[in-house]
Amino acid sequence: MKKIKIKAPATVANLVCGFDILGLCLSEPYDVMEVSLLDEKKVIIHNEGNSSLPTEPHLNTAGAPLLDMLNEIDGNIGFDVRILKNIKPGSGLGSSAASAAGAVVAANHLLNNKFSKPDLVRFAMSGEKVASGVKHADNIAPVIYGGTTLIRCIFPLDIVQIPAPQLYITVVHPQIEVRTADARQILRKEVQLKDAIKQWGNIAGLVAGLMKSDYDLIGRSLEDTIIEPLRSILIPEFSKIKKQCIEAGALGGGISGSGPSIFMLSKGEATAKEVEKIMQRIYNAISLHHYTYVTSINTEGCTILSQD
Ligand SMILES: Nc1ncnc2c1ncn2[C@@H]1O[C@H](COP(=O)(O)OP(=O)(O)OP(=O)(O)O)[C@@H](O)[C@H]1O
Ligand SMILES: N[C@@H](CCO)C(=O)O
Repeated sequence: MKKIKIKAPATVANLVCGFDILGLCLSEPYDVMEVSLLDEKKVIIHNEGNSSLPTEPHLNTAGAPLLDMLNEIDGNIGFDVRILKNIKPGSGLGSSAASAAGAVVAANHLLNNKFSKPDLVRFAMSGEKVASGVKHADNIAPVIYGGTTLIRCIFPLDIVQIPAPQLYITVVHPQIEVRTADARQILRKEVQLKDAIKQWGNIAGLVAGLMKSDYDLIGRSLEDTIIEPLRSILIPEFSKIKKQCIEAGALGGGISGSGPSIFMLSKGEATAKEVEKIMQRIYNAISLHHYTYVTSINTEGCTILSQD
């Protein structure tokens, strides 16, 4: 095989209470990436659909992980990467991670699966370092493993797949850009013990709720007393959207990744669509351009579209 085309999906990181440790893979939106083998040790990046992204491999979140991968391979091979970007950078939907994880998954197929999934996460985290200055795997792991993932530790890597019941995810992406690097800058470095205790309870409750298909417990645990109060001020109408969506029957939700997208989880599709209408109504009322998605959990992560 010389060439492969894949879907690299969007993700929701943090899942409200699990800052940097929980993530969920979405069925939509997704980028399309085509990766071809070269007979020279180099990486070439072509951006299709978003010309503002860097083409220098070490500055592109797809390129940096592939350069790391090439450092661990003998011989004269390299990769030519075409990225058709549908997930807007700075959206909070894991745009940087889709490119980073998609690139290494595709390249690994071309190498007959030489590397393990934890190896791929390790390479792909270099992409997140390029995007936000920090290695974190909460968007990367769900793209590589699919479904819902817990990053118990990144050094050394310890990734746990969390089984989850069927859930519908409604996402609204207001057309403002929040760079993860900036959204991390505003966080406090210290956390009060009483807030940490509350957060630990919610993380454990959310994981238990997902594993037991206990929808009420999932809803009660979607609470964040540490990050959300600081970041939500960057997102227009955040509290109004959250309150009205929960009143309409959503289990709960909050900021997707570092924002500005907001996500809500619902048990049924009808509720998820009602939630979408509420999001649209609130942003239309202030004339804020936005995109919405009603989607589901993608249990496969990256999928192959074609290969030859
Ligand atoms: N292939 C790429 N795809 C997306 N962003 C890239 C890529 N290469 C470099 N970048 C840079 O990464 C930054 C976007 O990443 P950032 O983490 O801020 O947004 P995000 O991935 O949409 O958000 P989040 O991680 O909260 O979901 C931008 O500065 C962008 O130029
Ligand atoms: N956990 C990361 C996800 C965004 O990349 C954050 O919230 O900063």
